[in-house]
Amino acid sequence: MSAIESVKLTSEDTLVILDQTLLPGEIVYRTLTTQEDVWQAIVALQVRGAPAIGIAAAYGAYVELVRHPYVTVAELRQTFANVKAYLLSSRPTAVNLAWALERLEKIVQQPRANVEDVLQAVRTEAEAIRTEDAQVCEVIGRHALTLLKKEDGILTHCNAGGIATAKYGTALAPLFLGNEQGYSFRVYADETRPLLQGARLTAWELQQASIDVTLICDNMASIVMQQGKIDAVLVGCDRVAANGDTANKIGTSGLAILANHYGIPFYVCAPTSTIDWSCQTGADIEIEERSGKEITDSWYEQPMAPPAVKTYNPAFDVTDNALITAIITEHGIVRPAYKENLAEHLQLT
Ligand SMILES: CSC[C@@H](O)[C@@H](O)C(=O)COP(=O)(O)O
Repeated sequence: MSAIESVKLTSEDTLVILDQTLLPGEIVYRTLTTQEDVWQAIVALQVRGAPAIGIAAAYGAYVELVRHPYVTVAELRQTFANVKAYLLSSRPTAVNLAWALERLEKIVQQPRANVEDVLQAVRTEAEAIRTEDAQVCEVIGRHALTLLKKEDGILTHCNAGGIATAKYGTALAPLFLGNEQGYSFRVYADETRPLLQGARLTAWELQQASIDVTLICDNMASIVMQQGKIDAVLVGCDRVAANGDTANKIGTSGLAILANHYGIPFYVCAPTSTIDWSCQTGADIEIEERSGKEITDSWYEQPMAPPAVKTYNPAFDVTDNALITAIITEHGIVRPAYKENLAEHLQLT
């Protein structure tokens, strides 16, 4: 798989991100030094994918915290509260954002002798979030690989690859790991309108890893399934409710309905950091709505739609748990009934 890192913290306490909006044409890294820089990069999808957003937010909070002078730990805690609220407002659906900032908040609240000790502990925690994510993704990949056969045709949507995480990705992790073990998957990548994460990022990442990838438009998913080209659908997720309902990139629920129709297994790869126990069902998950310009103005020089046409641009949809064959976490493979089995899987009951 590509050795490219999507998010890293430098020794000068700045955040460096790979600008994913310029891929696959250009590999450009951007240095972010303030919370405003980080907020803007997340909103613009320069850094994207639920786990990578969480890592960027954790590093971003640290980068902002170290910029300020503090006399007391209480002052630092107040600054952290402001930074947390601000970064949380960048994107609403990926729960990893809140999850990462809440991990830092616990560290900030712990009793420590002085400001320097708190800052050092925050840095260590932010680094741990990134290191753990790489480990978690690799384990998800190993579990998911047990569900696949050597020459399977796989359909995937959006980008749940290495650059959407610290390393390996979630839905693409079994493909990278299988490839290293001599599997010869045939992967179909949905282009993923309107922002083309499938075409620009997934097709690129798989090509870099020499995995057989075929790019299709989103509306071609039915025909490739009907023609018997697909043995499994693998997707990532931005938030999983306690009952297994799953929010992922817009178009995912349609794929799940198609997969169900054609009797094809539909797998969700979900680090436990994307499970949100406070959402009982998918109806509790906030769905980000983005500018209609992404639909009307993104890709061609000439207008893609008539002027002032009304648009509706939800960035995610929720797949009903009844359509999900299994959810794969770093702890293993969970099958329905998700309400009971997810909690038991994570030993919460
Ligand atoms: C491992 S990434 C999982 C999800 O975050 C991914 O599938 C997805 O939908 C990303 O959406 P994006 O809007 O590009 O951040």
